Amino acid sequence: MTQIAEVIVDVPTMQTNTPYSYEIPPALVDQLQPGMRVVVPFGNGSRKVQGFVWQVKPDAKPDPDVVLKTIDTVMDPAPIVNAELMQLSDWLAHTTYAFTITCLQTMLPNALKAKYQKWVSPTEQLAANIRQQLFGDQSELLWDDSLSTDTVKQLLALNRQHLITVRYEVSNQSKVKKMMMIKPAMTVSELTAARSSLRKTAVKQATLLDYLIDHRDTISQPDLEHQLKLSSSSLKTGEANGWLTRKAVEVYRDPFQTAVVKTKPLKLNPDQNKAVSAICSATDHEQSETFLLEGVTGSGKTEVYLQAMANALSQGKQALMLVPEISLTPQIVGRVRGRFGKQVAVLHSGLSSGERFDEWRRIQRGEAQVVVGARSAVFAPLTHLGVIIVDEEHEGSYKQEDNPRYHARDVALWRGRYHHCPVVLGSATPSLESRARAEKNVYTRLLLPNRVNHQALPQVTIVDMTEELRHHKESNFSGVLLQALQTRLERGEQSLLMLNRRGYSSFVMCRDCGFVLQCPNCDISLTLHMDTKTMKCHYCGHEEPIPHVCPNCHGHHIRYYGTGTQKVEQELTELLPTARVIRMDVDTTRRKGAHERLLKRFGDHQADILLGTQMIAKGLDFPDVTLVGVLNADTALGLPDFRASERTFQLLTQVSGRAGRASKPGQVFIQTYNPDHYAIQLAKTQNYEQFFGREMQLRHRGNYPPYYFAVKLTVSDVEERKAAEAMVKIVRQLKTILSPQAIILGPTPGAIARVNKRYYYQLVIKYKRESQLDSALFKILGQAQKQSRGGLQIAIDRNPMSFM
Ligand SMILES: Nc1ncnc2c1ncn2[C@@H]1O[C@H](COP(=O)(O)OP(=O)(O)OP(=O)(O)O)[C@@H](O)[C@H]1O
Ligand SMILES: [Zn+2]
Ligand SMILES: [Zn+2]
Repeated sequence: MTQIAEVIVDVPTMQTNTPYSYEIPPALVDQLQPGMRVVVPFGNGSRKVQGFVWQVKPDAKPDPDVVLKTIDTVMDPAPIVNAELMQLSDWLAHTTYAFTITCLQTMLPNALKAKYQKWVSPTEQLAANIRQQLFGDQSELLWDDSLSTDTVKQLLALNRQHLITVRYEVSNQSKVKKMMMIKPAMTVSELTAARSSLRKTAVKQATLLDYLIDHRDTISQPDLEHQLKLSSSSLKTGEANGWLTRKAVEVYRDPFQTAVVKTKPLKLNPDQNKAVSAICSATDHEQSETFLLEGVTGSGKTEVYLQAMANALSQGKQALMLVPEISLTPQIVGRVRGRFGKQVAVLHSGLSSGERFDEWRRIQRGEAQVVVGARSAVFAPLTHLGVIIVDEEHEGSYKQEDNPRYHARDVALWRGRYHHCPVVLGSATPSLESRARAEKNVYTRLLLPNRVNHQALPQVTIVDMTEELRHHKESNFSGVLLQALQTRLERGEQSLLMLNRRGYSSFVMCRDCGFVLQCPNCDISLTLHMDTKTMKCHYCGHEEPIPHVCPNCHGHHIRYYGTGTQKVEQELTELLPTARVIRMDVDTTRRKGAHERLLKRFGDHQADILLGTQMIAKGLDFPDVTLVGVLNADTALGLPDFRASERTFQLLTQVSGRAGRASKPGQVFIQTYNPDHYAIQLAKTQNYEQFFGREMQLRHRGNYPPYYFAVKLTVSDVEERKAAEAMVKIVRQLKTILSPQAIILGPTPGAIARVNKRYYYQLVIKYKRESQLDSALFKILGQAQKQSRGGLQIAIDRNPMSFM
């Protein structure tokens, strides 16, 4: 009887969703379980790849004509992907047109992703001098980035002549952090005896013995070294003399840089109470109900989340809370930790790979009952979920833009069904999709119509900038906004200023000939970065010095265009010299923890004005902020995107909501060149319901989501002709299976036709019901795989965030 394992293998160029069968070697019989990683041979030759055991067949009757390969080794003592997540990966692969292996890897922390090492060794036939030159005395050579191009060239040639052999090795990246712990190994009297027999000059040893006599507890080696100012050699001597023992213990890296204050549940107001009861009841009755918690800014949604989570914990269950790009909202994390303390694990991109791995292991071992994190935290291996929260559910960052192109909200809903627990989607400005589902009673709507403090929503003034320009000189600040800032300075209150950077960037133009510096690899202009004094491409990373002479006409009238945050900051300090300003943008928050430090400084009143990009629009809760200014409301409105109005409305409502959250009333100024646009007008009253009604009409008229589903298909190639041809073929293929109700937009060149030397063509299909679409798209994907060696790439995006 043979045991067979079905394995999902990790072979990037030949992906398939079908597992391969492998024979289980005698040593591993009855040991392997689904969800363990294994190393298996693949293809001809000595290639070794990583795979996930998908299924174990204990008494398979293999086809006698097929010779099965045998599993090499197992990489994990226990499954690292549990049954739920295996099932989820299968569902993800099918709904996002991705490969199961990609889905499995997306769920795991980076530290667990396979890394392959290539080793070369000489054959008997290799000439001795070349062998000496390449390998020296070593029998193998690691083939990695450190080799010179010449060496690589030489190795490739030798490989073609079969003079060397290449071996692939799978290396495990996960590093468990260990720390040496020190403990006295003798009684006090023994140590005292040792102390008295020391030579006078042995000062360090005396210090160590004195410590061991007084302290009988375990202490970490770094702490002890620091405390006694000793080196590790002194401690080793102590160990050799039998005074102490040293033992390496596994420790977790602590990702938290600051301590938090413990908080108690607040007394809920009636609306909050109603919401909490509804969610708790679903948790208690194990119902997989979806709630849309629609609460105006400052209405206390977070407190609702916290109490619903506490209820799940009290039942021995766990809670998962998703927040958009968590590094951007340290305040929220602080609140969750303040309530639940050490039970909280945090997962986000700001953590080092080691920290992330440790947090993940704490969750997997059942040591953390609450998980807070950004998009990918939705895959946290919690096993007894009692409630799932998706905060700011309308946020675009929940959608992953690479394979697998999943939306964390959809994954959350899947897990809610699996665990029979409620999912709470919270927002002041829900996505149209979610709000429409609530309208149809697919989701249960919970309302928090008022601010907690019974303050009115802040008073919003729309400032027409074309009018401003007519009366004043060109400036980023209108007269009324400047006056309001001045008043805040006098009163000792704080202000937020937001510069909307979407759809626009700072660039360099020649005033004589109009030349704009372009990226050599992409069809896009380079962006000016003052901090590094360079021009950068935001798509491919290309970087070059700022030109002082026009590369086209050699003129000297180069001008910087666009109002970057740095330029605004400069103008601000000229206009209000006494104001203390903190600038928050990609440049000032690049360093780890910088975000948190800047916000803390602002919270501690070390500044009067927080000037920033979109990253200051959400989630901030500072009681002394009474003024919010939006410098340019409409940069995103001009984008040819069906979500442009929705995004603008959401952003303006969110940022307005930062003002007047405590006892003092708030005031907002929105500067715009489109004062009559409905998204701006409705943001003035922050009337979400009215915006929803209006926008739904437009979506209905234009056959846009949520009335239609959409799939975006993108094809790219280094040769423009090939990309275009492939697209034409795909369109022809799709037309044969689509019903007349389906609408095809395109194909068109991508919004940026060329990125990183590749040409893009895209196509959007809008549809209501197309039974054959999925299988047709999978077929297209499969065909593209076969052509991928030629350079063709294809991406399929279901429910794309934009059509651009
Ligand atoms: N029941 C309550 N009693 C007293 N204070 C409360 C209560 N609920 C919430 N708060 C306080 O009100 C403030 C606003 O609440 P919170 O930040 O949760 O609002 P929110 O709805 O999440 O807002 P936003 O969507 O604008 O981020 C917080 O400082 C919070 O501590
Ligand atoms: Zn580029
Ligand atoms: Zn010029």
